Amino acid sequence: MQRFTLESRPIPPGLDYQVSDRGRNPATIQSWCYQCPELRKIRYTYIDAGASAQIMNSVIYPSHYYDLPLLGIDFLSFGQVKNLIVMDFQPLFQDEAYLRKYIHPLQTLHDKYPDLAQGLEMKFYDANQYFSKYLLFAKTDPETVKTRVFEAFKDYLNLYWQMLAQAEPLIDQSDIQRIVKAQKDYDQYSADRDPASGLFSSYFGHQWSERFLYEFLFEDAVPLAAVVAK
Ligand SMILES: C=CC1=C(C)/C(=C/c2[nH]c(/C=C3N=C(/C=C4\NC(=O)C(C)=C4C=C)C(C)=C\3CCC(=O)O)c(CCC(=O)O)c2C)NC1=O
Repeated sequence: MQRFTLESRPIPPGLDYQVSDRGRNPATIQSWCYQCPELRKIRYTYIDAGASAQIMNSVIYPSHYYDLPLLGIDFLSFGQVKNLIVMDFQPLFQDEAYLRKYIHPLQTLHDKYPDLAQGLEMKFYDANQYFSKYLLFAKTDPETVKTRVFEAFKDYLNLYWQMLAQAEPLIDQSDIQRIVKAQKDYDQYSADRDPASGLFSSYFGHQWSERFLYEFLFEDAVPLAAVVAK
């Protein structure tokens, strides 16, 4: 808010806040969404299921006239014992020139946090698509979250702001359309594979979960059922 002129970006009715009493602990899910000229969608979601789950998930989508990676954050804590942290500059493309420009600068930060770059295997996603080789991906403990993860979070965020400040806006319509498509493909890929879909369903029901995924989190994706119907 200090850095950008943020405007609220509407969240569809009923998706900004929901309460569940299905689980062991009552759970709430709350989301916030903003936009500004440089960043077309800044969303974050907090799931508070008391001692059973504490989750913070966020994606920043730059405007379509920047080819910058998306900033992706997923911090999950289940009953204090399972703490999973993921943070990355999520590349829209995987060609050499793109990686050199937008991913290579992450290396120094990645190397600063070897304890958070554990090279864990991905089960839901393909590590070579929309992830960089300098992502932070770790299973850790609450103390490390308060100290190292918080430091790393600030470092990654600052580098992202620097990159954005240096970015040159695209001018050609065809270049811009390529970014529109790449961000849309990211939404489709992510919505189809999101490992949280089961968790949302179990707390808030299948119908709400589908709406949350396809109308808010990844709103440029089309539900599989709709694709099949076409
Ligand atoms: C509110 C939305 C939302 C939530 C709550 C969410 C949760 C979520 N993310 C997960 C894993 C994960 N999450 C990510 C990464 C990301 N995930 C992201 O949404 C983003 C932006 C990144 C990018 C940094 C990765 C890499 C894993 C491990 C998945 C795997 O093993 O393939 C898991 C599985 C945890 C487990 O192993 O038990 C859940 C439940 N995902 C969501 O989209």
